[in-house]
Amino acid sequence: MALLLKKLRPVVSSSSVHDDSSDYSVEYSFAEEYKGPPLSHSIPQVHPFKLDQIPIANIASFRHGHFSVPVIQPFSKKTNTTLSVHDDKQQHNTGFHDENEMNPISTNSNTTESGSGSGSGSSSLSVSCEIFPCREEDNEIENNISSSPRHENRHSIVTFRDPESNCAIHDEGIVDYEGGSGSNSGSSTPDHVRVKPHAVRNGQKGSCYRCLKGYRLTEREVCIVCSAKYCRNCVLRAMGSMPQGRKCVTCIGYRIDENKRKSLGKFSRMLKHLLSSLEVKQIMNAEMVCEANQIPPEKILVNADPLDWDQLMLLLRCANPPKGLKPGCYWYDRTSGFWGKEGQRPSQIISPHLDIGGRLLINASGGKTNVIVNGRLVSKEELLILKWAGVPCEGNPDFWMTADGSYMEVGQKNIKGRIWDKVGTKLACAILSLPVPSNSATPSGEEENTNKVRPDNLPMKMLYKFLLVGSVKSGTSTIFKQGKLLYNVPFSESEHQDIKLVIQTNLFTYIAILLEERENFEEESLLENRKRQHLNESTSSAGNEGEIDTTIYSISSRLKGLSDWLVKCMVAGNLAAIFPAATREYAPLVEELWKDPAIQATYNRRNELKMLPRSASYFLDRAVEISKIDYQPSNMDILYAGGITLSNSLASMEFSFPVSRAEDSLDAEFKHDPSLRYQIIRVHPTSLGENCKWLDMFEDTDTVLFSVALTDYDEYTIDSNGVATNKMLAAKNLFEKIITHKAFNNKKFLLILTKFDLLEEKVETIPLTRCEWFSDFNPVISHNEKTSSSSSSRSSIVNNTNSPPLAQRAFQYIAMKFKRLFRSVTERKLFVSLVNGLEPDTVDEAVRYAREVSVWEKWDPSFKNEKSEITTTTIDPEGSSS
Ligand SMILES: Nc1nc2c(ncn2[C@@H]2O[C@H](COP(=O)(O)OP(=O)(O)OP(=O)(O)O)[C@@H](O)[C@H]2O)c(=O)[nH]1
Ligand SMILES: [Mg+2]
Repeated sequence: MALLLKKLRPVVSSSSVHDDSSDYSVEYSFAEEYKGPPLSHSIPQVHPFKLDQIPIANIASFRHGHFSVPVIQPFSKKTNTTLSVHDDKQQHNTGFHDENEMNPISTNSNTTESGSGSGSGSSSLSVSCEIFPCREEDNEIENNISSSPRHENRHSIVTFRDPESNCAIHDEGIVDYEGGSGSNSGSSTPDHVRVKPHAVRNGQKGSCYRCLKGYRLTEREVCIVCSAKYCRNCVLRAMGSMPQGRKCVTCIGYRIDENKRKSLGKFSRMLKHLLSSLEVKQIMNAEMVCEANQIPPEKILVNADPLDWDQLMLLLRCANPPKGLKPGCYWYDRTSGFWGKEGQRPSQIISPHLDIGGRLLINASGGKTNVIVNGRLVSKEELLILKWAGVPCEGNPDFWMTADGSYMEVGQKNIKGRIWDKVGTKLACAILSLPVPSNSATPSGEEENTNKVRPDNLPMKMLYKFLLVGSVKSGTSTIFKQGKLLYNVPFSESEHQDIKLVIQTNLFTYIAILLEERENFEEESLLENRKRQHLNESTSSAGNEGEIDTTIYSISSRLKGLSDWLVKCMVAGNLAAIFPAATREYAPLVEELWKDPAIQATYNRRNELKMLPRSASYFLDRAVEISKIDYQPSNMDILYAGGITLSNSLASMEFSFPVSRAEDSLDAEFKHDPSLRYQIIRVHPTSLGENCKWLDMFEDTDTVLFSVALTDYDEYTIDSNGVATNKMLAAKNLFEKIITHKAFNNKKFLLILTKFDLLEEKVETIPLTRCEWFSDFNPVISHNEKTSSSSSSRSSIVNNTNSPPLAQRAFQYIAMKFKRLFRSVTERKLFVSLVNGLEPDTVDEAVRYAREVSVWEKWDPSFKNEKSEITTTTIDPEGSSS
């Protein structure tokens, strides 16, 4: 296993520093000797800890295409076709014997739907079948099944045998779904919807419930009622034409196992192979909308009143029904349409004015604020939004708010405003996980298509939230934009316009920086000239006046006028106000200036120009093109442009990871769930307020992505008091504030170290010790390190020794410094990842790593204490060799 881990670990994040329980080592996952593109692009993204749980033999078997299956006759043809399956010796007839098999309702269902019994609530145990098709899990409830079919934990009165299958079916008639009272659920439930216990299999663990063949890794389809699992050969015979979705013929008309509700409508690979896409679609639609598969209405309490069947239908069939509705207690504000779980803040805005449930209670959502909206005390997150939207919340205000967000004080007639009118309210809601009105909601609250069940009434996807924050110019907006391009999240029209404006304005910022520096260089050169002349005069009488007054940094008087004006604007800080209105007019001048030998001479000293980004020449080369009205920034332009918006405040994007081809060969259980959604909220440090007081707004973040530019160690920033602070120390201060903030004391942290490509150049000439925090960096090569070759980054530096290049050692050292800082305030681990340049795929590893980090505990709670087994390069805390 150790070997396996060694091989797999880099797959997860080929450029990530893994945590270690020791303060004295920094582990990283560059593959040894690796010099190619990021590993994660050539090797499947496999979760190491999930693989860790699979017996090695199993890994080998699915690697060798264990699941390959023979072609099976399409469903619609209904022909009697005998197909042989490679590993079976007995009969393998996958066709249908007669027409009755295709018409389950007319035959089998009637013969098995009688009898009565009492349930004892095994539904909570039926956890093994969430993924279709599935494998047995180790803790499956059937793990003590003997060879004869039997029914666990239930006392059945009548036992039927499904004529087509070998599993015993125990009909229990109409019982309380969760095994509670055992009584009829009342007049509200359609009386033909009944409950059925889990089927019990006769065969060995993992075998098909019908033919008893197969084992743990056999691909199977699961009945959503009784959890019987059928192999590829038996599934169509056992389930027939599936008029209510994936149910055994004998389970038609029965309620589904509530644990499988989130799988409704999600078809499996097996069905996809066996049936045409139209058939699969029809079956999945039937599965979602048929009456028998709906939630038992009495299991849904709205404002403390259980629903009846008609109310449930009203709720599900309204224009904006609650998403992913499950049995439970909810509150509902009829006036505004706000909807949430009892005691919790609102989760959705559904259609208003539905005649369902009881009276809304004042403490329905557990709000502990002083503000009442429609008779309910709002939560503190809602209060933040109200304040954001400009609603006066002082004292103990009592508001009425309608579905379109219009509000007025109780007892008054005048509408004071509409909360959704304020720009940014919806984004702020997204950040605080509060709902926003659905686009399909009609402002008047009128219902549309009331007779139509919405096909998207599917469970809400799970959302993981990343908060992306970092010190100034640490690369957060670049990461954000890289993420957008990488995961195909389109830029909105206004983002496009903002970025275009940023690019056009930046042109002038860059030229202004160059002009200012040109002036400095010119003065410097003139001074030298004068010194030289003075020297010459004292040694000889010969002199040349002309040479004294001009240098390579001098420009013509015509350009000088523009130059002075631009520099003045920049110093006054109002460049953004003047441009881009003047962009087109001045673009040719900018171009002329850029081509001027004096500016080029200045640019040649770009290493001394701290304020000038590397991307400046990329844009200045195309000044005229960029300044045109119809200029459309390309993806690279978008990436190279610093910033996202001019206001530089908040930005948010939501995405799913694309299903990677490399994962195709893996069984569903081991793939990342493509239905999981992720949100990156990027916030600029200056928007966090004094002492990061606005961090509270982000308390439902799952993982904090903290970005630090590796090149910051010798750079300075001027704070609000005019004091120059080393940028690395500023990053350290911000990091400390965030990790010690009360809203984040149980969060996962991923440190993203950016600009590694620039560090490679810089660290060769400017020592890391420039930053006082790094004064103990002493890159002496240890004996151990000499023997471990670890040059694996995409570094262009050729390393003559076997030790890692200096930049890599600096990166590890910086990572370690942050890890130690983190460790000094918390027991938790700080994960570290590296970003190496502007290409979108350079951030892919970091974001995928963030995904791994965010779900790790889900897979393996013991991970916290696990020690990484990857080859490491160790640097001791003093920076000397170990
Ligand atoms: N070469 C290189 N440049 C980078 C990298 N990451 C960011 N940059 C550049 O660094 C500059 C600052 O990056 P941004 O993404 O704007 O940083 P930020 O944290 O959003 O900055 P502010 O919002 O202005 O504080 C931009 O010019 C980027 O193009 C990187 O990994 N390599
Ligand atoms: Mg930043």
